[in-house]
Amino acid sequence: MAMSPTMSSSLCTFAALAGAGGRPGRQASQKGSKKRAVAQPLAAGAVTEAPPPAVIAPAPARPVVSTPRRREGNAGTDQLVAWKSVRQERWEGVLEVEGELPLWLDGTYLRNGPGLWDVGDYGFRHLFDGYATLVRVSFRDGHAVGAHRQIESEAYKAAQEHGKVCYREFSEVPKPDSFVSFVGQMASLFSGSSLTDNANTGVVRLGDGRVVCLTETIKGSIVVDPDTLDTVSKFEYEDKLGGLIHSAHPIVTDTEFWTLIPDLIRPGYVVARMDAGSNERKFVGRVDCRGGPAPGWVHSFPVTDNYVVVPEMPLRYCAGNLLRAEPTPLYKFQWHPESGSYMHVMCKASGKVVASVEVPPFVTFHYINAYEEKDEEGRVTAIIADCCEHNADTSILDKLRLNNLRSFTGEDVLTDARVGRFRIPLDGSPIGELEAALDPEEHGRGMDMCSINPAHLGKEYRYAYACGAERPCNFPNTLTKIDLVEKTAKNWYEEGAVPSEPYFVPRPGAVDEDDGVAISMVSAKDGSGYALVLDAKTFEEVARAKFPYGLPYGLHCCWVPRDK
Ligand SMILES: CC(=O)/C=C/C=C(C)/C=C/C1=C(C)CCCC1(C)C
Ligand SMILES: CC(/C=C/C=O)=C\C=C\C=O
Ligand SMILES: [Fe+2]
Repeated sequence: MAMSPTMSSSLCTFAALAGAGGRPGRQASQKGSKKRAVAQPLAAGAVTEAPPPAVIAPAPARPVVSTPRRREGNAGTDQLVAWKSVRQERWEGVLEVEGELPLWLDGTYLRNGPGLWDVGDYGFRHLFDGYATLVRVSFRDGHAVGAHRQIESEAYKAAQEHGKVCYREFSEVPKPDSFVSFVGQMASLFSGSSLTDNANTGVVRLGDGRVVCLTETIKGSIVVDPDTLDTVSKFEYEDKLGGLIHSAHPIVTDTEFWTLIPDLIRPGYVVARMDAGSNERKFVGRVDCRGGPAPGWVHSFPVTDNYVVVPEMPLRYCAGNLLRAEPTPLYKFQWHPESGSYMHVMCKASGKVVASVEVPPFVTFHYINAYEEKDEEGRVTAIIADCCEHNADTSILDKLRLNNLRSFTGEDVLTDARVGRFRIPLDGSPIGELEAALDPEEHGRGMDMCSINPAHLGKEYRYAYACGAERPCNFPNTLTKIDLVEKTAKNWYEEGAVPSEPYFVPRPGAVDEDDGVAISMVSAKDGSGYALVLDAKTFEEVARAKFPYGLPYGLHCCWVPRDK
């Protein structure tokens, strides 16, 4: 049978996106893009030393966020600052503090996220498309210094230089200006060189102190300086594992880094581990998919002390959709409820799959935590894995289109979500359970962007911090502290505000699981922005550190303690 262009290019894409587990990686970097002049770096460390520094960059006279010009729908000036692009490439200065910052809070809170959704006159469609904006708040002696800066990925620099999208983003693809460039693009898709390195999703502090920004493309792993927010270098994985995409959320501790690399040719996942201080991922084991034409999307995954949980969600990668110029309703993915939903458990030490169970259909971006359930003799009977679960409804992806986020009419359009708790038996039973861990009404049926006390990673835990909902709303608009033992939630809400992931920072020497603070960056209704510090025990506000301008929404965070 003659192969149609679509078929052959689909196969190419499969080939390019697979390669996990053997072949050397092909992480070609874009050649030939002229370097754009960017602002000079600020003095390293200057803003984090005591006494609190003077303002290094004056607060801009005009707002540093701006309303996009050409947009679908009603993107008017009344739209929330959360969904407006940050226009000034960088800013840094002392923040006005309202309330009392704890004196023990000594270090830097860093948040990453897609803060720039415009290139020239063109406005992006989806929240996940935006170019990465880092926000920093450094705390010391009750004072706070803030800063933001664009990450200088190849994708960002090329867009600035050429005034157009030059790499394949979450939903945007470069528009070919001729048939020849179309053919060239197909070839670059094969090599992976056209995929974005726009590291706009997470930021992690590795055990050796390096700070790395991440997205779902492997080449989009970028080392940054947490003081200056300088883009330092690409994080190059020096191994032969290959693959072009990975989970955006590795599990990172002081000693190691765990990641999942989906394999689209032979549907499955490679589990890999990297020691702190190393750039070499080591193959631990492989999980073969049980259903569907391709692996399920793995934005994140959980671990316990001894096991890695590999989820196989029916929202699966789709090679055909990867090739399309225009986004499909589910972007690069496809919903395959008929393929089944599975949870696999791999032993960290042996790489062996010790359980593989079918579970009810689910949709999740973020796992919260997992732990081992034990019987009276201390034998592990099951794995409990919690996630922010969107009631198996894929329409959450569409809700995150900028046009939807910018056009809140007062109608309650945010789809319901819950803390989904999986129970994965280890006794060979073929079926696992999935239930809500608490009544979703406790957190307004909104649930995403979670953190926990890192001392409880992979262990039994009681508290999770997340974004919930005060309805009506079109996006999670509260901060919520979930008590998984009492099955209750405490909520923080300010009318019209869009808070981002509440990041838990433990108090040094703390014993109680919730002894610390939860820090969130809030884009407020009046167009301002501030870092909100909540006492994690009471979930009451202790202080806010105000930026002199509004901040766009952001995704994930990390904490860099001063003495490390
Ligand atoms: C911000 C966020 O949560 C997710 C971002 C996801 C991205 C940027 C995904 C990008 C991808 C490509 C550019 C091509 C390959 C598929 C996929 C991983 C979806
Ligand atoms: C912001 C978000 C979901 C909100 C819905 O309730 C998901 C972000 C995913 C990427 O990190
Ligand atoms: Fe995420």
